[in-house]
Amino acid sequence: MKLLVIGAGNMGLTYAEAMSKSKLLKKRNIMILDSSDEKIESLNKISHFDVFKDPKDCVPQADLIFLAVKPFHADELFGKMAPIVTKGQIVISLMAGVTIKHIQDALDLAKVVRTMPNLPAKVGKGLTSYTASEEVSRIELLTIENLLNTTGKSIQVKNENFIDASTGISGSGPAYVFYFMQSMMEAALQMGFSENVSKVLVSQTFTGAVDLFNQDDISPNRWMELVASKGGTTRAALDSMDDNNVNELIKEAAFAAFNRAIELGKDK
Ligand SMILES: NC(=O)C1=CN([C@@H]2O[C@H](COP(=O)(O)OP(=O)(O)OC[C@H]3O[C@@H](n4cnc5c(N)ncnc54)[C@H](OP(=O)(O)O)[C@@H]3O)[C@@H](O)[C@H]2O)C=CC1
Ligand SMILES: O=C(O)[C@@H]1CCC=N1
Repeated sequence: MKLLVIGAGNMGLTYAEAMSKSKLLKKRNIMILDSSDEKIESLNKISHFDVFKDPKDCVPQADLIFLAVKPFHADELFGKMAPIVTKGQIVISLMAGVTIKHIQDALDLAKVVRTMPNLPAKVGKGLTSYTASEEVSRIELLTIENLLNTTGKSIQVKNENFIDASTGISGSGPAYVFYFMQSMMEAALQMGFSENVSKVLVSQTFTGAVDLFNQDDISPNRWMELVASKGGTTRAALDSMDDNNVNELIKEAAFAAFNRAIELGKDK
């Protein structure tokens, strides 16, 4: 099985690196295509992948084609791919918004898997949601799921609406967590801690809270109660968040990402 990743950016390289460790693939069976000379030059120096600039040199050889370019580059890319793809090839899109139907129409191909990955894939803790066109067989989907799992966990969702929804939760979600971390870092610095100590305070707090959340079947609300003593410090903080409607604002933000994913798909 030969695999091609198009777009050697954040996501493309992360997935290529992770999938290269899969038992399903032999060495040198991952090709990478990118349009930037700079990236190709540096990848040729440091990576063990076969790197290409011209789609004609790699697209026809691939069984699975991962699309990891930005959504606004999709149509330009499809224009180059359409004349050289063949019916049996499976396209796996990592792009936000771009719909299965749009990819099928643009490439005149039936087998398309649409995914929504997230950045923690870089450290093997990613979450990829995916759904596929009915032409992708169960066996093919199992192979793809195995490859996606090299970056962390994957979940199959019912339809593309849930891909857009998971974009609002897990796809964009790491940025919400970083937002929260940034605010806590700023507060720690204002309280007089050094940058290094602030980072340890914030990092260990997040790691510990996530580990607790994963350990037991206890809701975040219940965990909040376990931290907050009556009339104590945590209650003061949580009341301040409630007074400022932070809960609603976070949900609103998640829906903004969900809606933006739908919007991106409207012309795609
Ligand atoms: N970053 C994230 O956390 C997440 C990203 N995604 C999705 O992943 C996709 C990739 O995002 P990300 O990795 O951040 O983007 P990057 O910009 O880091 O990477 C995209 C790469 O594709 C290259 N490229 C552009 N056009 C072409 C082309 N026609 N042929 C070959 N290569 C091309 C770009 O080159 P150049 O720089 O020269 O344009 C760049 O190297 C997006 O569609 C995004 O929606 C999904 C979930 C999370
Ligand atoms: O911001 C974006 O559009 C992409 C999709 C999810 C995360 N990053």
